[in-house]
Amino acid sequence: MGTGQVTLTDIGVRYGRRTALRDVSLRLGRGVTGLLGPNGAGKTTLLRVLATASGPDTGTLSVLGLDPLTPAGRRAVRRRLGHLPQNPGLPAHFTAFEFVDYVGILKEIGDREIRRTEARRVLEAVGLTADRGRRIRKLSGGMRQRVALAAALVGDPELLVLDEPTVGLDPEQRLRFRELVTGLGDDRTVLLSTHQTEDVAALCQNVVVLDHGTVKFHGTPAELALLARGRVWSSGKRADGALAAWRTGAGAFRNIGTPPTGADLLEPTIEDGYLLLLDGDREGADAG
Ligand SMILES: Nc1ncnc2c1ncn2[C@@H]1O[C@H](COP(=O)(O)OP(=O)(O)OP(=O)(O)O)[C@@H](O)[C@H]1O
Repeated sequence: MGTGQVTLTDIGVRYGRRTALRDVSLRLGRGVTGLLGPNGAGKTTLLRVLATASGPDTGTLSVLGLDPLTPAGRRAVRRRLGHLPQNPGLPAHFTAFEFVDYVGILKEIGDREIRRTEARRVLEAVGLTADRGRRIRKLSGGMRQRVALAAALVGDPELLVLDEPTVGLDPEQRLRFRELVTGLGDDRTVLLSTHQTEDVAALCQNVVVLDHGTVKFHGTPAELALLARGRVWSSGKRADGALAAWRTGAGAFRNIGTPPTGADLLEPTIEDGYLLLLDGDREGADAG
């Protein structure tokens, strides 16, 4: 098994009678993988299982060659893992620096100077050097998100599990985040969930689409876009029968679905492939 590898086999998670994940099997290696899916698809649940924040009801997993379902394996995974949860719940009265330094203590960086140097490094990486002495309660939502991201980076973990890391970031910070993650992905395993297909196009070598707790797609972003080849076209007005259509800035309509003969076909994007993947399923479900 290659380093940085994460393998999930037939993972199932239920909340009472609700099934959040059903027989999810995935194998991830080094690099950046994007996790897409509609609200309620199971993305956070999957990330929490990988980050050892909750255990699955069924199935097995191997994270960096360890079994997080055993207490010893779980502890070992946590030493090598960075997790940005969906709602980090940061302590409002800490400064950004104090909080990240505290995370260093939790990550067992015993030497005070090494820990402080690490805190400065991760705060610099997320562009918070100038604000490191401000209390978290006085920071903007995007800045708090960056504090939580800095906390996930403490100790330079081999595996990063990031739940919607770009939520609340302004355009400049989103670009900075892409630079940061691009550098990380070279020799680490990064799994990030997002609703932004542009982030996947810009950052990810692989993409997984979850829907209703199951894996609908696992491949490269280019392969996801190719699912919509021949099914995206331009027209002067909204095409009858298009699954989705919108007027672009240039004034023409971009239609997705089954094009009429002789349609002016457009190059598909990841978003087109994603929409067709999920809409195709719903059409099938409606028919069935
Ligand atoms: N603590 C919980 N108790 C009961 N049901 C839950 C709980 N957490 C999640 N669920 C349900 O499990 C399913 C998957 O939720 P999850 O949060 O993993 O989805 P998600 O893909 O991350 O959604 P979003 O994009 O909205 O963040 C949903 O149907 C949700 O309602």
